[in-house]
Amino acid sequence: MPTPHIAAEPGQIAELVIMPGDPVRARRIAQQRMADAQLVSEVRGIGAWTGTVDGVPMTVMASGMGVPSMSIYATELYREYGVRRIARVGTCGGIPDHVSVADVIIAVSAHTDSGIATSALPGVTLSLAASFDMLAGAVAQARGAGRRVHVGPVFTSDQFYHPRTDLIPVLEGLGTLGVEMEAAALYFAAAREGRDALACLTVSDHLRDHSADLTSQEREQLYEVALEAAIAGLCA
Ligand SMILES: O=P(O)(O)O[C@H]1O[C@H](CO)[C@@H](O)[C@H]1O
Ligand SMILES: O=c1cc[nH]c(=O)[nH]1
Repeated sequence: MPTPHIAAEPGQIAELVIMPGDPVRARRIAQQRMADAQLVSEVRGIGAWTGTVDGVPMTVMASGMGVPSMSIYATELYREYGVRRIARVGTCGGIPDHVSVADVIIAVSAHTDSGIATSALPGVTLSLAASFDMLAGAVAQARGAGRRVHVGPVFTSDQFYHPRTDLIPVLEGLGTLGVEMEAAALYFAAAREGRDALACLTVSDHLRDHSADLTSQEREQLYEVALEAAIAGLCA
């Protein structure tokens, strides 16, 4: 049955979902990487297209920005549409020097300042982690194709313009590779619903040196390495 946020009928969403944050990126992926893509929902301007990728049925749909938006879409997809796996194809800010703009980070886990890590079980901070099979499939595809990918934790921030600039050096010291705004919400929804999730992120800017940051148009278009890793993770 359609939800408050997704108008697709039952059966119109595939079990495997590619999920960028940006609705423009979602449309481009549907147009360029899917065969027979059909628009199945457009509530709030969030298009969802279902078709096939290399013969495998998939849906591509944006999450919007931030934990609340990702939480709504991921929960409804897993719970109401029987989605089995969601792969986020996002962008992030790079943190350590060895991560460069246009590199890809495959997020093993997501630290977060969002309440989702602590509110489900008071007194316990949850580990929000990718699904192993998806992670292994994505990393194997990317490395097998000779792609430069980093594999490790990211920070899912509730704020793009974070006032706590002291957080980043501490997170870097803990091995955190990038900052973005949805992976932890996706990993939490997958854990709660007993399904699978992964985030593959293109580095769109570097927190220490903004001289090579991508433009907004480049952020819409530079996703091929992350997308192919995500597709391999969905199919693993
Ligand atoms: O490019 P997307 O996938 O939206 O990801 C990143 O970009 C947005 C902020 O500019 C946040 O959603 C952040 O997670
Ligand atoms: O959330 C994000 C996304 C890209 N770059 C950042 O610095 N933060």
